[in-house]
Amino acid sequence: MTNVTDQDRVVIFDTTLRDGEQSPGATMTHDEKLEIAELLDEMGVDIIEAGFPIASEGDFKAVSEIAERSKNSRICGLARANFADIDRCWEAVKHAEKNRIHTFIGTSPLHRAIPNLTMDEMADKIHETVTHARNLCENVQWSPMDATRTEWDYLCRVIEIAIKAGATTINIPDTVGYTAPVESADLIKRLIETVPGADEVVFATHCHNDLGMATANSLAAVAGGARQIECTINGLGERAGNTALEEVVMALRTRNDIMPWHTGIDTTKIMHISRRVATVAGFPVQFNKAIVGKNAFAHESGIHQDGMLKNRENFEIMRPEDIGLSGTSLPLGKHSGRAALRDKLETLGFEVGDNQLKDIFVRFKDLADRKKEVFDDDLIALMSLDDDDDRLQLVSMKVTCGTGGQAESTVELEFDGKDVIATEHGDGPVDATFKAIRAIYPNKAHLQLYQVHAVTEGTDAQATVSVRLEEDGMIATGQSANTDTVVASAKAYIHALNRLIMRREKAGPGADTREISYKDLT
Ligand SMILES: CC(=O)SCCNC(=O)CCNC(=O)[C@H](O)C(C)(C)COP(=O)(O)OP(=O)(O)OC[C@H]1O[C@@H](n2cnc3c(N)ncnc32)[C@H](O)[C@@H]1OP(=O)(O)O
Ligand SMILES: CC(C)C(=O)C(=O)O
Repeated sequence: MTNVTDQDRVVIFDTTLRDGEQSPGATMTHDEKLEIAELLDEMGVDIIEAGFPIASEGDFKAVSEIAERSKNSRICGLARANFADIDRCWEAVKHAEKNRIHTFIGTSPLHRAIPNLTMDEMADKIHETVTHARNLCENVQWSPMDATRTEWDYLCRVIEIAIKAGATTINIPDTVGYTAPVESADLIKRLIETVPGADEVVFATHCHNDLGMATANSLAAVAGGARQIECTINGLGERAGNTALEEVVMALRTRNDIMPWHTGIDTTKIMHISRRVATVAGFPVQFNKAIVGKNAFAHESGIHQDGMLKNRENFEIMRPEDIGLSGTSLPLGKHSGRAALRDKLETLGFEVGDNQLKDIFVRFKDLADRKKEVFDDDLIALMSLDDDDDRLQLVSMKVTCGTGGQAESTVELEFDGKDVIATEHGDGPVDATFKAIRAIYPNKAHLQLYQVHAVTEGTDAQATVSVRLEEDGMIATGQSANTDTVVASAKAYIHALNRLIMRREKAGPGADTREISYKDLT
């Protein structure tokens, strides 16, 4: 038995390293299993099912080492209903201060046909193997695999045999994710009421998610009297997975008013372990996964963001800090509104008045229409583009480039309110564009630096381009950000030219005396 006696305490049995690892492709290395076991132990998991020791030499070693290192958790191994499996399991888990042998056999009509045993033959096997396990270890869990498709009378009969043979925990697996909440609660309740000796053992629930009901079925089983939930981090596991640890734990915590049971899990460690399991198993967590999905504490739409800024509880039933996140995220995108934009700009250090906000909001929406998400760096880039007073403005541009020939760029600029167009060719689209700008605004400024930097992620990233020009000892730097690198380059170049113009003007009246021959250029 676990040392938990509190009637409202639900024991968390984590099987990420056994059932979770059974997901095709989720195999973990020895060191990764050790790392995850350590994290589970630190998080307060009561029982860690560390593996299936007879399955391979590697699994045996991993379970043995996890057993040796475990500090608080009870370490359990899985074994089929035969002496060899059980002995091997004991050899591995015996190193732990607290250990458990978990032995199982499929009891439904379909599963009884696998080893081709009659009901009586199987009953005898259960008696022998549980007795054997109990002779080795004082803590034995027995599972009638596919319990939810096992005949009621037979299920009661074999559970009674297992209890009499010394099992301390009876686990009721919904092996193929077939049950539903009402049935799950009712099954456990009736078993506890019916099977002789049921009050001497802990009943456990082990659900799979084939119909998306694993969490609901597990919680219903607890309502029916189960006091151990078997689960995995991120719901990793066979087919559609097992019950997700983070979901049952946070559901019990959040709705303790209607589910008055508690666990010993330090929930602030959830996010870290979720990320580690996703990484080592190579199973990314879906964005909208409950509790640990990227979007679980993120709000993009303006009405929600406004509501969140007024009172977090408007749209959040849990605090992100409770699962180890630093806070809610209000990602900015095309659905965001002014409230979130102002809030984000303020956290980035920009104080904006109402009129300025109105203007920035237009540019922000324009950018958001072109990008999935507007990142902090995008906003910083946007804020540094306050270029209304510039004498040179980009009106439009068109670039043709590719293999087999020079790039061609047609640039239309507005200079002191007049539109001018030039087309130039060059060694690549940027060279052609800079030549076209120089054709419109002749200058002998020397290009000292041209630098492109992708400030955000993905193929729709904003490129920030920096251009440094030097003319007659005067240096001016221009910057621009755009999802199109050539447009960003043109704007950065124009930005630098505008600064040169401004400097010259500041240097003295009539300093910029160049003339533009509009006709020649259009
Ligand atoms: C629902 C669950 O998650 S159950 C756990 C499932 N997990 C795994 O299977 C992962 C680890 N498994 C393995 O590494 C291998 O299957 C091993 C080492 C256990 C067995 O390998 P093999 O000896 O080659 O057998 P194989 O996998 O082909 O077939 C399983 C055998 O176990 C028997 N068996 C299955 N479950 C049980 C059980 N609970 N008790 C006794 N025997 C069982 C089957 O009848 C079959 O026996 P047979 O070979 O006499 O027909
Ligand atoms: C071994 C048992 C508990 C199991 O994993 C299942 O039935 O899903």
